[in-house]
Formats: sequence, structure tokens, C-alpha cells
Amino acid sequence: MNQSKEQRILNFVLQNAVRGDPCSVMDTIDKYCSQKEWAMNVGNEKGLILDKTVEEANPSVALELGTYCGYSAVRISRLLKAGARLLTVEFNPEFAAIAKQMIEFAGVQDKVKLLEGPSEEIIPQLKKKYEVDTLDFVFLDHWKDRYTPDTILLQECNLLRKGSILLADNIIFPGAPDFLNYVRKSPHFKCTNYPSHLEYMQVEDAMEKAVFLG
Ligand SMILES: CCCNc1ncnc2c1ncn2[C@@H]1O[C@H](/C=C/CNC(=O)c2cc(-c3ccc(F)cc3)cc(O)c2O)[C@H](C)[C@H]1O
Ligand SMILES: [Mg+2]
Repeated sequence: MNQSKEQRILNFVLQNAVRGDPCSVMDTIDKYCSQKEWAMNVGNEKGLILDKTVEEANPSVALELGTYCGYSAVRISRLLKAGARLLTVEFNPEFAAIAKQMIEFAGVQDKVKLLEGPSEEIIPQLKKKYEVDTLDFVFLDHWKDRYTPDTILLQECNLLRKGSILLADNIIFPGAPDFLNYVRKSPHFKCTNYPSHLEYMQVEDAMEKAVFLG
């Protein structure tokens, strides 16, 4: 059975990156996806915006929706302080298996908990099953039409506190128009837009930061 693109990306990392070195893993994925096969990792340009937002949040507990191959899970978790953790949610078993290997190869497995399943099922379990009080940082990078329902669900589950930082990828391309409308119109969020480019392409994209005001 021939390999998937995601399997080829993982194999390229296993053969070319430095085990235990998150930056080497990120750089190797970016090299493969810019030179050989495009893939929807957040990439290095928007990755820098992600880095700065994670550093601003300095989270004890972070959540990522849409693990895919684990690129942003590695990127986020490398910045976490001792004892801090990232919960990352992926419902496709093949991608979850690839991401798990990517996270372990990068050596960040002690900071990352990969939760396999749909976000709408997992979010309501975070408090009781995963011992979460509130989330300090949330990275939204899953199906774009799920950003809004999951943001509403996070509020309904009391998982956000005054100052919780949400960061959403792909505001322009593929776009998340209903999410943009929702957070910008909501009195409960203070929004900031960060223009950038689509990963590995010269196409406009942007990220949106939405700080929960309580
Ligand atoms: C209903 C279940 C919801 N709950 C869920 N619960 C758990 N996991 C979920 C849920 N919904 C989805 N996932 C997982 O997250 C991942 C999905 C990621 C989606 N990302 C994009 O679609 C995108 C496209 C482009 C793009 C740009 C230009 C192009 F030309 C083409 C594509 C660029 C980008 O940066 C992009 O992030 C993964 C594949 C999928 O299994
Ligand atoms: Mg994305």
C-alpha cells in the first residue's frame, strides 16, 4: 500500500532531523514541505507569530485543536515552561499516529498530551477527565467552520478565564469568516489581526488573536 504524504513527511524527519531537537524537526518539516510536497503546517512565517503569542501567554495549560502531523505541537511545546503542558486534539487516527511519532522524535512528549477524538467530544471532558481548570492559550487550526462552535463550547464549559488567549490560523486562506465575525463582534473578546502569508506560499494569509475578557 503506498505511503501517505504525511507518512513521507514523518519519514523525512526520522531520517534527516536531529532526535530530541524540536527546532531541527520544525526546520526539517519546513524544508520538505517547501521543496518537495506542500502540507498544511502553520510553517515558519506564521510560526513566528505563534511563538510570540505563546511567549506572551506563557501558558501553564495550552490547547491545540487540529494536531495534523504535530508541527505546531512541537513548535508550541518547545516554548513551555517546566511543568506546563499542551493538550492537542486530533480525530484522524492516521494523523494522530504520525503526530505521536513526530512529538516523541522531537523529545517533547513529556509536555504534550495528544487526545485522539473530535474536539466537540473532548472539550467537554477537559475539566473532569484531563484535570484542566482553565486554559491559558488555545491554538485553533482544525476545520475552519469549527472555530466558532468550538470557541462557544469552550466558553460554555467554563474553560476560559479573563486573559485567556486564543490564536486562530488561516483567517484569510482558506478563511474563517464566521469566526472573525463572531469574535470581533463579541464584547467578550479583544481581537488583534496579524497579516502574514500562507505556509510555504506567497499567498496572503493572517492570524487572529482573541483575548477573552471574562
Ligand atoms: C468536525 C470535527 C471537528 N473537530 C475536530 N476535532 C479534532 N481534529 C479535527 C477536527 N476537525 C479537524 N481536525 C483535524 O485537524 C486537522 C485539520 C486541519 C484543517 N486545516 C486546513 O484545512 C488548512 C488548509 C490550508 C490550505 C490552504 C490553501 C490551500 F490551497 C489548501 C489548504 C492551510 C492551512 O493552514 C490549514 O490549517 C486534521 C487534518 C483534521 O483531522
Ligand atoms: Mg492552518
